Amino acid sequence: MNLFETVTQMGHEQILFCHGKDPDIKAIIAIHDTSLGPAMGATRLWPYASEAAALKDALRLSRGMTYKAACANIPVGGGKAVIIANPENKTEDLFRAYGRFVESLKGRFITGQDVNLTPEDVRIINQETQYVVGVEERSGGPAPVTAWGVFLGIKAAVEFRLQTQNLKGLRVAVQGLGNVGQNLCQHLHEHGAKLFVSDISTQKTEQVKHLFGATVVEPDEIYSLDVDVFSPCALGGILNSETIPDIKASIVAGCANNQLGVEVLHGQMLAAKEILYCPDYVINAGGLINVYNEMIGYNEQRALQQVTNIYDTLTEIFDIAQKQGITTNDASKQLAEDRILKAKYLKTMAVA
Ligand SMILES: NC(=O)C1=CN([C@@H]2O[C@H](COP(=O)(O)OP(=O)(O)OC[C@H]3O[C@@H](n4cnc5c(N)ncnc54)[C@H](O)[C@@H]3O)[C@@H](O)[C@H]2O)C=CC1
Ligand SMILES: O=C(O)C(=O)Cc1c[nH]c2ccccc12
Repeated sequence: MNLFETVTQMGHEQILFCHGKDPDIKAIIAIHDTSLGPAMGATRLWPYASEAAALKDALRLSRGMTYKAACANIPVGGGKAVIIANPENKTEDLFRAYGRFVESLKGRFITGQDVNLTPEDVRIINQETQYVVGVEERSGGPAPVTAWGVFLGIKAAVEFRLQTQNLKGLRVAVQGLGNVGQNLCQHLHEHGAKLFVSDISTQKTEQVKHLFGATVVEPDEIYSLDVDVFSPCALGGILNSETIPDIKASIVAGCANNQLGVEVLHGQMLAAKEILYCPDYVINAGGLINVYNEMIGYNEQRALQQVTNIYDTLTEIFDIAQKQGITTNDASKQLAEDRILKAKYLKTMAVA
């Protein structure tokens, strides 16, 4: 990868490579854009197969955060960090060292809990840096709010694509029953949807089968089910040339970040099959909305209103895509970039 060319093309401001011997730490903090405010993005820990894969993840996820904030009308920028490690090798020293790197950015980057980090891990990071949010979980943590936003997004997509407001009998396949996936299943179940679920943890699938009467399928069976909605709530990159030909759902709407394997190619493949794709960073903004509100002083009503806006924003994106004959992914990118340009312009006007 030609690093400077890539980051220039993607628009990143700064990449911090965090490394050290004692403790052994390899982490990448990617700051995409701070023109609207500090870069926000939770930290994930993953045993990446290569350093290039880790960098790619950090670059794409951080740009996604910028777009996420813009589409949600939250005045912050986008960033994301990845720690390259095996979850079995997590130590207090590792998180403390990582926390010191975050502190060194003096608030340009504000982080919290993502994949493979526990609230306890984040509390350790917080001992070395104040630039952490979502630790005290005054609002019950971001996952329930994210799930509510995804539920509203599914409603918007169902209304647009299937022309009904009634979710009764809607068949939904949920991939991944983690913090978000389980909360989403609860809302869908309460609204009469029929659930098909997969997770690599049988304990989780058994729980959801018992609680919400879900039909459990093997992880590789989840793509090809005869359902209305496919909801990816586990991993990124799952919409690709292998899976898309199998998808029978007419709507893809889930919380996972970076769902499209190759953004343009796989966005177009979905559109060609007339599958309505809800851009991941639009539909999963509930978590960011929640932590942002915690940061500025939690106001439940305001947070809920901002999450409710996900419904309207998605409907606007579906309309733009249909009218202009472009993919929903391109429509959301356009919306995000327009808003960022406008906000930057207003900022320069205010300074002048
Ligand atoms: N928690 C939040 O507020 C937000 C989460 N996200 C994204 O949503 C996704 C899920 O988040 P959480 O629920 O918090 O994570 P989590 O770690 O609680 O849940 C992920 C679940 O996926 C399962 N899984 C892993 N591989 C799988 C496979 N091959 N097939 C089926 N299931 C598999 C895991 O066993 C786990 O139960 C992540 O990609 C995260 O980045 C995005 C925005 C906000
Ligand atoms: O939507 C994402 O991918 C996020 O990283 C949201 C999020 C969850 N917890 C946080 C803590 C600090 C900054 C962002 C988040």
